[in-house]
This record gives sequence, structure tokens and C-alpha cells, in this order.
Amino acid sequence: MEGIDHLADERNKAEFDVEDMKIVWAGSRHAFEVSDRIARLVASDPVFEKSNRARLSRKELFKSTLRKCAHAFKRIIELRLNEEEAGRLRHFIDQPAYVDLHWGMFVPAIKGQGTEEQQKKWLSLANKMQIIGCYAQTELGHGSNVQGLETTATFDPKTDEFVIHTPTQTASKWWPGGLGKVSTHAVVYARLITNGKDYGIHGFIVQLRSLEDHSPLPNITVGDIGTKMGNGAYNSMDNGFLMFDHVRIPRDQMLMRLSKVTREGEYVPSDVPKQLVYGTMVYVRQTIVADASNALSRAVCIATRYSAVRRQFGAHNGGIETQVIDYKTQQNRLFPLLASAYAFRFVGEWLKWLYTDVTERLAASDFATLPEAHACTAGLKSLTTTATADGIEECRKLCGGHGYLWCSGLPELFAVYVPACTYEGDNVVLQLQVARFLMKTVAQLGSGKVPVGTTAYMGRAAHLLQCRSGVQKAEDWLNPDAVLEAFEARALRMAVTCAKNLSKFENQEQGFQELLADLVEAAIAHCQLIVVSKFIAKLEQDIGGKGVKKQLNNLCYIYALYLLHKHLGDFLSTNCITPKQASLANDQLRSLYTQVRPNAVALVDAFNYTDHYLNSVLGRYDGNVYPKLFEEAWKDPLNDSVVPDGYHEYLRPVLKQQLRTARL
Ligand SMILES: CCCCCCCCCCCCCCCCCCCCC/C=C/C(=O)SCCNC(=O)CCNC(=O)[C@H](O)C(C)(C)COP(=O)(O)OP(=O)(O)OC[C@H]1O[C@@H](n2cnc3c(N)ncnc32)[C@H](O)[C@@H]1OP(=O)(O)O
Ligand SMILES: Cc1cc2nc3c(=O)[nH]c(=O)nc-3n(C[C@H](O)[C@H](O)[C@H](O)COP(=O)(O)OP(=O)(O)OC[C@H]3O[C@@H](n4cnc5c(N)ncnc54)[C@H](O)[C@@H]3O)c2cc1C
Repeated sequence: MEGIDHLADERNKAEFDVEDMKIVWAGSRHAFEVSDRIARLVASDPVFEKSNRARLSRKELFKSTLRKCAHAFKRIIELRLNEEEAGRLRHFIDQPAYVDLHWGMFVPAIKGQGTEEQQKKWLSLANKMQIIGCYAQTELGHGSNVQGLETTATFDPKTDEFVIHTPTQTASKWWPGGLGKVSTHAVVYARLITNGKDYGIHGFIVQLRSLEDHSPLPNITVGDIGTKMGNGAYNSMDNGFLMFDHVRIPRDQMLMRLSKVTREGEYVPSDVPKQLVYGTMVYVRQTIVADASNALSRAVCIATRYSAVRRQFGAHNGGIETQVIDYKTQQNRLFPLLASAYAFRFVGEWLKWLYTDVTERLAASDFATLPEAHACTAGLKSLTTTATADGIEECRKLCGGHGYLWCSGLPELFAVYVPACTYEGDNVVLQLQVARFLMKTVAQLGSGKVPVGTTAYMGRAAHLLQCRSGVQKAEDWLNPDAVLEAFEARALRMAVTCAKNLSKFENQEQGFQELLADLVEAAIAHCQLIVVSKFIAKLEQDIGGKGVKKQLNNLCYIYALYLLHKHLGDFLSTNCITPKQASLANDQLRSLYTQVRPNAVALVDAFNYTDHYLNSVLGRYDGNVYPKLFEEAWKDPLNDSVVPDGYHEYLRPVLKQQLRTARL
């Protein structure tokens, strides 16, 4: 059966040009070509093999990760890959590793918070990987509450040094990736104390290990925090613990772009917003949003192909059974996830633009858009990672029993992905940041300050607080204005209700704590509006290719109407729509599912994933699932022998005992 495309009929049904859709998905022809070339490079290199990851011990897995990283770095140099190509290489190697923290957080932290001189010194070493760094912020006792960190950096004017110290067990750094076994350096976040005064959290570059023999430097205790959830999965990463016992570093290793300590120990505060010390998190949250569509599309690709291969019920007189993808229940679970993958792709593109824009403004000392950038990156990181983690698990269920096999690719994908709901900010904590931003914006309505950017809709409060949806028939839900108005009215009404309820409390902070759950829901409504509006904005762009726009249009309205259905309580209780209009939205949703159905396999082919990257028997491009499931089963170490180890010690005696009992 090798070589047959079991999904050929599905591919022939497609009503659009897959090659054109690949370009839209990648972002540009150039991005597609780079991605395609690097994906093939990785797939054809035996060092990047990953099909046996679940069977490796933690030590073997970790060592194989070191080997992959070293090999990748060698290939980057040999092939003279540029930053974009190296990034794609890392992506397709698909194994969490210390390099993520080195390139993704250590280097950006120095770029964002180091002076020019510091950048020159440290980046020249880091860029050549002559030093390897991590981002050591979280402690055993505090992660979300950054202001609560306990590690101290006390300036000693006698020696012109900072003394870095871990005063309690809960002050131990705990979780930083790459710290456990690899990093030679860290950007350590600690409370700056000078002249007996605590100036709060600042970043410091601290050397942890010898550059000669990799042993920890004196007075530093460092190690790995232990095995994490799932086989393989995130266990390739050495998340670590770290304790300092009065470790001395030169004063110029405090990252001093924002605030400074002089030779005399005087603290010179930043003349720019102090929140810029959180800048690395804003950067990484933005990359996490862009990555959500990768993880979700990967799971959806597996579940869609398998749903087209898998048949259950419906056969009469020995005829062929129904493909499970034809069941409306399967479509109602799968197609919104397919739509979400595309939605997150486009909102990720937009967020990248927003981040670039705010970075340019900051460079020109314009800080006006920083709060919005923080709210958008925090809120969208939370929204997209929650939906993606849930979506991967739903894809596993959509694949029935076989989805639970490691070789389906879904269990490992879930285990690798799910911590994204926690790292770079717990998702609830991040939505509460959005809620604070919304409450401020609502409080300013009517003050003459016009809301802009993603809150511009609040400027139309007079209309949005009283409007009624004009939808009269199902097709009216394909009108972008109708959809946007419903989402805007819902978001605004939820935010305004929260603000009104808050105002009933004498103590605002106490009120905020009491209303946390409602505030999170209002923040989610606002973030969903952003995603819907950016998808609609994408459709307004000049998108070419046979049938491509029509498919994107269908996916956009599936995303929006599915959310409307899922959060019907919000839309009805705020009187944004009537029950009749909700029912029309459902009718339209079903019709959209029917239109997407013949295109489903082609829509996931447009992701252009190699079988190596998917690493899934169920998601194989050729759909040849059953023989390959057997092949995988035979490879399992339990099948090395017909009679298992332990038979003579533990099984035979039991069986003999049963025999005796049976004779009695
Ligand atoms: C194999 C290949 C080899 C070769 C490869 C070559 C190249 C490869 C390239 C590879 C690149 C890979 C890239 C991958 C990167 C991704 C890596 C992902 C791995 C991630 C690992 C995880 C890391 C971490 O988790 S790091 C730790 C993160 N921690 C948190 O997020 C903590 C969350 N808590 C907080 O953020 C805060 O404490 C908060 C916001 C909850 C509360 O802050 P606060 O100051 O205590 O209080 P508050 O009063 O609420 O805020 C005050 C004020 O400040 C504003 N604010 C808050 N945060 C920000 C911000 N970030 N920016 C701007 N403003 C902010 C807030 O709004 C308030 O404002 P006002 O109301 O106006 O006062
Ligand atoms: C895989 C992984 C990799 C990581 N890598 C790094 C790294 O490289 N560097 C680094 O410094 N850190 C890293 N971290 C740590 C990570 O950033 C923190 O775990 C994260 O910020 C959450 O903080 P916490 O663990 O303190 O959770 P907690 O804040 O203790 O959260 C526990 C619960 O309390 C709730 N909660 C907390 N505060 C509030 C509040 N104010 N209101 C309502 N509810 C609240 C949360 O919603 C959650 O349900 C990593 C974590 C993981 C899992």
C-alpha cells in the first residue's frame, strides 16, 4: 500500500488553490520558501530524528537535545543561515531546549535593558554562544508576583560590587529554563538595595558556571528541578533551581539602560516608565501568540486527516462506512479549531506589527502606547494559549482511542504545550492585567480622552450601550458590521457592568478582588473581539489565489459565530442579540460547516507540514494509518520478546496459584 495517497479523493474535492493558501498561511512567498526549505533540511537530517523520544530516559533525552542543539549551531554556521532561517531551524527541530531561553529571553533582556556598552560586551559573547544564558526571574515562593521576589542585590561601595544573595528557601530561583544544567550566565532579577534602601526589582548579569570545566562558581548552588509532565515532552529542557550565598558581581553587571547605581551608591531612577523592566516579557508574550497557531494547526492537521480516514457506522449491506468527518458533531468540534488556527495566525501577525510599532515609539521616547501593548500581549497570550491547549486535547478526543497513543503525536504535543498557559504569566493573572486596563479606559470615557487602538470601539459607547442587532436572517450573520457590532457591544457592556459594580465598593481594590471572576470574563470578551476584528481586517486585504478568500471568509465567520454560540449567555444577558438571532447564527454556522467540509483536508495541507514535523501516524500526509500503527506497535520495547520480562518471577507463580485454586 506504500505510495498510495489515501486522502487523494479529499484533496481532489478542494475548491481553492492550496499552493496559494500556503503563501497566505506563511505570511509571504518569501516566508513560505524559507520555511519549506528549512523544514525539508531538518526532516532529511538523521540527527534531528525524533520518533523515539518517548522511549528515551530523561538523561538520554537531555543528551540528545544537547547533540541536536550543537548540530543545529554547526549547520547554521556551515550554511551561513540568517536569523530568520535559524529561527525556522529551531522551530522544525521541535524540541524544547536551553537555546530557547538563550536566544528568546537572555539575549532580548540584554538588548532591552542593557546600556550600549553592556550590549557590546555581552551580546558579542552571547551571539557566538561563547556564553549561554537564561532568564532567572521566578522563585520557589513567587512567580506571578514579580514585586514579591526576595533575592537581593546589595551594593557594596567599598568594593564597587553587588552582593547577590538568596535570603530564604522560598527566594531560590526555581523554573528558569536552561538553568539546571547548561547556562553559564543568567539575567537574575533581584531587589536592588543601596544605602540601606530597597529600590525594587532590577536585572543583573551573573556568571553561574566556569567557562573552563562548567562547574558551578563558588557560593552558587544550582541543579535541575526534576521531571515534568509527559514522556519526552518538556523534559528535554533543564528547568533549574539556583541559590546564591553572597555572590559578588561588579557594579557594571547591573543592567543599567533604565535606572542606574553610581560608583558612590546613589540610585538614579529611570526617566522612562519603570515597567520597561518587564519589556522582555512583552516581547516573549508576543512570540507565544504567534506560536499558538503553530501548535493548534499541528493538532488540527492530525485530527482533520484522521477524521477523513476514519470510518464508523452507516454501512448497509456490507457497504462502506461513514467518514467520521461527515458527522456534524465532529465538524462542530473540529472546524472551529481549524478556524481558530487561522484566526490566531492573523492576530499573531498583527501583534508582531503592534510590537514593532511600540518598540519604534519607545526608541523615540513615545510611551503612550505601552499600556495598550502590554494589555494586548498579555490578553492575547492568555486567550490563544488557553484555546490552543484545550484545542489540542479536543483533537486527541476527536481521534478516538488511537489519539491516546503516543504515536498519534497528540499526547506529547499537549504535554509540551500546556505549560504555555502558565509560563510568561499565568493566564488568569494576565487577563486581570487586561481588566485593569479596561477599567481605566471605561473610567476615562466622557473625560474627553478618546480611546484609541483596540479600545477605539469604547469611544462609541453611546451607540454600543443601547444598540440592538439588526440580524433578521441567517445570512445576515455574514455581514462584518453585524458581527463586529455584536462583539463590540458585548465587550463594552460587560466592561461597563464591571465598572458599575466596582463603583459600589468604597475601596476600589477590595471591589476588584471581589469581582475578579467577572473581570476576567470581561477581559476575555475584549480579547475575543480583537481576534475577530483582526480576522475581518485580514479579509479586507488584497488576498489573491483561486478560491482562497472564500475559504478564509468561511473560516472567519465560523470562528466568530462559534464564539457567539459558546458565549451565548454573555450575548443574551447583555441584550446584544435575541434568542431568535442566536438561533439564526447557529443555522449559519451549520451551513458554513457544510461549505468547509470538502475543503477541510486541503485547508490543513496549506500548513505545509512535513511528516517529520507532525510526527504522527494519524496525521500522515498519505493517510496510510492502519499499517503504520502496526509498525509502531511492533517497535515498542514490550514487543521485543514474545514472553515478557518478569513472567517467571511474577506471572507464572500467579497463574500456577490460580490453577491450584481452580482444582480445589
Ligand atoms: C536548536 C537550534 C539552535 C540554534 C538556534 C538559533 C536561533 C534560534 C532562535 C530561537 C528563538 C526562540 C524564541 C522562543 C522564545 C519563547 C521561549 C518560551 C519559553 C518561555 C519560558 C518561560 C519563561 C518565563 O516564564 S519567564 C517569567 C515570566 N513571569 C511572568 O510572566 C510573571 C507574571 N507577572 C507579571 O508580569 C507582573 O508581576 C504583573 C503584571 C502580574 C503585575 O505587575 P506589578 O508591577 O506587580 O503590578 P501592577 O500594579 O499590576 O502593575 C504596575 C503597572 O505596570 C504595568 N505593567 C505590568 N506589566 C507590564 C509590562 N509587561 N509592560 C508594561 N507595563 C506593565 C501595569 O499595567 C501597571 O500599570 P499602571 O496601572 O499604569 O500603574
Ligand atoms: C515550563 C515552564 C517554564 C518556565 N520557565 C521560566 C523561565 O525560564 N524563567 C522564569 O523566571 N520562570 C519560568 N517559569 C515560571 C513561570 O513564569 C511561572 O510559573 C508563572 O509566571 C506562574 O507563576 P507561579 O508559578 O508563581 O503561579 P502562581 O501565581 O502561584 O499561581 C497559582 C494559582 O494562583 C492564581 N493566582 C495567582 N495570583 C493571582 C491573583 N493575583 N489573582 C487571582 N489569581 C491568582 C493563578 O491563576 C493560579 O491558578 C516557567 C514555568 C514553567 C511551567
